[in-house]
Amino acid sequence: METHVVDHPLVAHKLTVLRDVRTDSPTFRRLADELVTLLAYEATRDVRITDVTVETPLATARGVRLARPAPLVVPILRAGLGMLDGMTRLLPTAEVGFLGMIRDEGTLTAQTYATRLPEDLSGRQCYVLDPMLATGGTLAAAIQLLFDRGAQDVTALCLLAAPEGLAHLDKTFAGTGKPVRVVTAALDSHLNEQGFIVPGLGDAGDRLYGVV
Ligand SMILES: O=P(O)(O)OC[C@H]1O[C@H](OP(=O)(O)OP(=O)(O)O)[C@H](O)[C@@H]1O
Ligand SMILES: O=c1cc[nH]c(=O)[nH]1
Ligand SMILES: [Mg+2]
Repeated sequence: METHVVDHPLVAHKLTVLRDVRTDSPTFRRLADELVTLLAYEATRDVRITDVTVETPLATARGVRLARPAPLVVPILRAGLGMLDGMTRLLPTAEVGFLGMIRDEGTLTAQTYATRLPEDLSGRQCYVLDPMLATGGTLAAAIQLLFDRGAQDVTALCLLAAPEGLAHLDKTFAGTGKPVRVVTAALDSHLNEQGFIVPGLGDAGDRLYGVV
């Protein structure tokens, strides 16, 4: 498994405001949207392309277009929805599938309550959106679902990652021959006893959409 921590002053600045407990929900949403566009730039470095030619007003130029089938973007509800617009702004031809998953706050295990994905993902590049990679249980289950349907490779975009979550993904997918990449704005220190990322930013879903 490959991890890429995006090292850029704009990312660091936006993330700092996002972490701040005083940041209100409208600002949090705007910053999450802006951050994912910056992460997406890095995450799509290996997106498949095909060579094309195009007529400029002067001559024929060689260029590229995104290859078919289009990539599939999968936000994990709820909090991943806050990253969808920023991602599709950069990848407008991508298709979008949805996974509803919730972590049981007692056992810290992930449960899937909604699945809306193409049945056949053979050869598809998939981009999973979830702001928080904590124990990694949610992301591991989501990635497994995509591989079970034939996905070629999976790149996860996370605003924050914990070492425990990265280790869990590494253990789960090592030796499967299926490429998994994580692109994140920061690698934080550790998880607390409740499984929250420290220093983190709290509950991303609640900060985006309110406590339910
Ligand atoms: O790595 P893990 O330990 O599995 O935890 C991370 C998951 O927890 C959060 O979702 P949550 O269950 O709070 O659902 P929500 O998005 O509806 O708030 C977060 O958005 C991830 O999906
Ligand atoms: O720190 C964390 C851990 C899981 N889910 C969150 O929203 N935040
Ligand atoms: Mg939540």
